Amino acid sequence: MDFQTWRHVFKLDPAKEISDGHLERICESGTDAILIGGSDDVTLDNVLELMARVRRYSVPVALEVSTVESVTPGFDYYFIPTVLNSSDPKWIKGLHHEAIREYGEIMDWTEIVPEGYCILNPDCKAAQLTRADASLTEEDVLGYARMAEHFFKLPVFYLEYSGRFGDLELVKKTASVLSETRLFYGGGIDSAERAKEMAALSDTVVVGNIIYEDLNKALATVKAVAETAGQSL
Ligand SMILES: CC(C)=CCC/C(C)=C/CC/C(C)=C/CC/C(C)=C/CC/C(C)=C/CC/C(C)=C/CC/C(C)=C/COP(=O)(O)OP(=O)(O)O
Ligand SMILES: O=P(O)(O)OC[C@@H](O)CO
Ligand SMILES: [Mg+2]
Repeated sequence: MDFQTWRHVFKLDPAKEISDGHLERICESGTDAILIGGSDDVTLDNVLELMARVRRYSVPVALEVSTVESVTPGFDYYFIPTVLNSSDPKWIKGLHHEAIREYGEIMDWTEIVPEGYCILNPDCKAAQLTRADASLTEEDVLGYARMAEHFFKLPVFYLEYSGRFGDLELVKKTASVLSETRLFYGGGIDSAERAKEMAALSDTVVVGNIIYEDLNKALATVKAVAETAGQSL
């Protein structure tokens, strides 16, 4: 159940419809975990509804928090993004401070997984929402990765290309500067082949949008990742 062993994760968006049949196939696919999260229209109601539906299965389920209002008990983990390349401190530590002021006393810190996001697709919703500076050089990205591991001691560094397939060479170089911090890769994985390519370079691959576009292609990524050795395993 430990998130440090996860190699493949499906990200389900609470703002999107998914049938019971499709959800069953996703949850029973052999993926290591379900991450519930999205960048807009995430509400307490749609998070609760999706969590209850996913809880019918034994797969671990985590909430990736994007609004304080949608935080609810019942998840195995709470993944908390901090967008390292945001130009607005609200998305780096502002909302986090507000939430911890409010919930700090009752929080079970063993369930909290801070994620250092580096958003590299300037057109994705998360980049626009957080005013991320996505025009980064390789040195910039490696600097954020090292900062995540050695300065902030974050357990996860997340290279986020949401909606677009990323730069393999950059992912490889990023992996090479991380040892304790896990490298999550997400964005544009829409085939077994792409899943294999990124799984070979990162610790954990996150598959999102293709679930809603072509379920069979999404499911094929699970086996592809299971067959691929990771960079640090
Ligand atoms: C009561 C109880 C159970 C308490 C538990 C304690 C707890 C967990 C408290 C919360 C503590 C805390 C520190 C909360 C943080 C609050 C917060 C709102 C932080 C900001 C997070 C953030 C930076 C959000 C920005 C958006 C973002 C990066 C989202 C990540 C997910 C993502 C990129 C999804 C992709 O979105 P999608 O909609 O799919 O986009 P596409 O259209 O591109 O596909
Ligand atoms: O939706 P896709 O492009 O698969 O990206 C997955 C995830 O990184 C989104 O936060
Ligand atoms: Mg999405």
